[in-house]
Amino acid sequence: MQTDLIRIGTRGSLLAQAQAAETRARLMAAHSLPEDAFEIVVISTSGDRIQDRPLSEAGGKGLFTKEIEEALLDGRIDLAVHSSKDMPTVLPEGLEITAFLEREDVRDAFIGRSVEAIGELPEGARLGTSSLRRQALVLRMRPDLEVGMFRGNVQTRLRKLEEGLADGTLLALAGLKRLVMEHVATAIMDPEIFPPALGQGAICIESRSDDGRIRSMLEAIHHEETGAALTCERAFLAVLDGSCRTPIAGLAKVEGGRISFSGLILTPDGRLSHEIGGEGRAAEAAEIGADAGKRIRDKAGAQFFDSWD
Ligand SMILES: NCc1[nH]cc(CCC(=O)O)c1CC(=O)O
Repeated sequence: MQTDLIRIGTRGSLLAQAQAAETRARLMAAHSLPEDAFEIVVISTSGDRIQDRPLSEAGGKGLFTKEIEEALLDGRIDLAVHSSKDMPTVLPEGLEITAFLEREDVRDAFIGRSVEAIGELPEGARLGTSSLRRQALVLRMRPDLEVGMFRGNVQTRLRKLEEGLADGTLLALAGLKRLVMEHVATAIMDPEIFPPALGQGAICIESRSDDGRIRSMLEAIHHEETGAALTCERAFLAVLDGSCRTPIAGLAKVEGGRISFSGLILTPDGRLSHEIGGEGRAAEAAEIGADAGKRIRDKAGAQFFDSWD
């Protein structure tokens, strides 16, 4: 049978390309298709080009997805592979997240230049990260550390660390694993103390809402539990969004049709924080996440979100 070429859009980083290749491999296996039924189309995004300031200052999350979404809407690609963590909560009209692949390890990894763990860093040592969440969580543990901006893809950040621009950095273990580089991690952070970003470790696939052919292909590789967890996490984030300068962490766990969610917001200096929990049936993932978002927003009060603007 003749099939039309399926064009997969991705960013150009090695991690993004590994995620696109993984998606292609799953589609090949699920539908007995050869590799040449697919074309991987690399798209450069503003998030990849802007390297001189934190993304929270440059306009936030949509920076990694905008150009890819334009390509989807123009019909230059048929599906887009993203890190869920980088996906805005509101998608452009006509696009939707059609599938989530099974989630990888959700934890953060610490990579120390001359020590193994954050606790061993000397007083005043430099931790390189441009993630507000990692900054706040690190300062909560070690207020003496100096947190400095560290942009770029995984390879760039590891090179900066080697060059001595920082004494340690934090990266998602999922990304390191997908790059077969988990050996660079010198410690793995405990998610109870150092919760991940919402969406961390989960690949999502976006397509056009009116493209039934792609939707039915993607159904075969969608992972239910990951989908429920991410629906909950994204609903939580959607309530709190607006301020992409608020450090937010959280994780939904799905087991036996039940979800348990825990969320955390902090001030960037890590001194103040609020926690929230939520539980219920996996079928109510969105309600559980949104409800937890509203409760933590009420608990923190409006001034929590503008206290550092
Ligand atoms: N913003 C960059 C980004 N987006 C997703 C990942 C890691 C992979 C994942 O969480 O699925 C990373 C790099 C990092 O945080 O180390």
